[in-house]
Amino acid sequence: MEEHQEQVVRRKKLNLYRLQPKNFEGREDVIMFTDLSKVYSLEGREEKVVALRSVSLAPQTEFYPIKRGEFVMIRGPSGGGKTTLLNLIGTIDSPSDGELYIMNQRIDGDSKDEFLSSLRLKHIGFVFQTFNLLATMSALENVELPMILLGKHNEKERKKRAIALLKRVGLGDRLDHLPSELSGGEQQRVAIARALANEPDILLLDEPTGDLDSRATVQVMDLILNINRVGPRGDGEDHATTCVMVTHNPELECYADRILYVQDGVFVKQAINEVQTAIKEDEYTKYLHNEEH
Ligand SMILES: Nc1ncnc2c1ncn2[C@@H]1O[C@H](COP(=O)(O)OP(=O)(O)OP(=O)(O)O)[C@@H](O)[C@H]1O
Repeated sequence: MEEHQEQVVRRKKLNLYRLQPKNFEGREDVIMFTDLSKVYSLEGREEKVVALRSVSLAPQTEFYPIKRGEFVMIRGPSGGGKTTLLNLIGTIDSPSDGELYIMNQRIDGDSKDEFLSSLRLKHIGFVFQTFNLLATMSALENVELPMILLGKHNEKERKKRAIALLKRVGLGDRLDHLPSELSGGEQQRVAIARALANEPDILLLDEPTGDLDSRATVQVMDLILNINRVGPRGDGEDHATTCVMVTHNPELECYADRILYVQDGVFVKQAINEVQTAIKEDEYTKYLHNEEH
């Protein structure tokens, strides 16, 4: 079946609801790169792995830069280079070649660690499949941590902001719980609140629903969608958070504005959704039970 047709069938089955179209006109580019490559050397061996081969998201080309407030998904087969690309955008790994602009700041293989860690702390939030919360800290303390690292707020202000964020993700009654005292979906929502602690411009998500059941998947996706559209505090389009998410789950493509397909280290195609749509929780659970995948 043609991909477009597949999407239409999926949309009907899932009873998706459509959101208001976005207008990206006049919005600035927040992520852009040219000829980005990543080659991994293997410990004690001469052979190398080429994970990304000169990929670009550049103005006036088919694969254009990521705009403020855009929700981009990265999809493609295992080993294709998705996580490598996300890690380069997040500056937690450095490119072997090429250059990258995050919020207009230039990054290449020679960028200094100090500059990169400050850029991350101010502009980028990360969410991983495995939550990565600190086990001995409460939900509240986990969310406060990035604020302590940034050093912008005093203790009272940090607490106030962390409580507001945990309320925002629906966990106002779980502040003192340790990660082990929370469900998977709740832990992921704490991880999202933590990623938002310093109000980043960009939220990077690597398989955020990979370890969640269908109910928690829809809840977490709805939360991410809301942050993408109206920002960490939920106060409007002006604070829309740019999201870049890696996923294996084709059903979640409807949440994105654009989907980039990465295979063998290159972009093989992209799809653009005219409007973002969301999945209804009950319909999704029913769909997964009734369909063979
Ligand atoms: N630290 C590393 N050292 C050596 N090779 C690596 C390293 N990390 C990734 N690779 C290789 O780079 C290629 C791309 O890996 P990457 O994790 O980006 O793929 P992916 O598309 O995210 O895959 P998956 O969907 O399975 O998570 C793979 O061939 C992988 O084996």
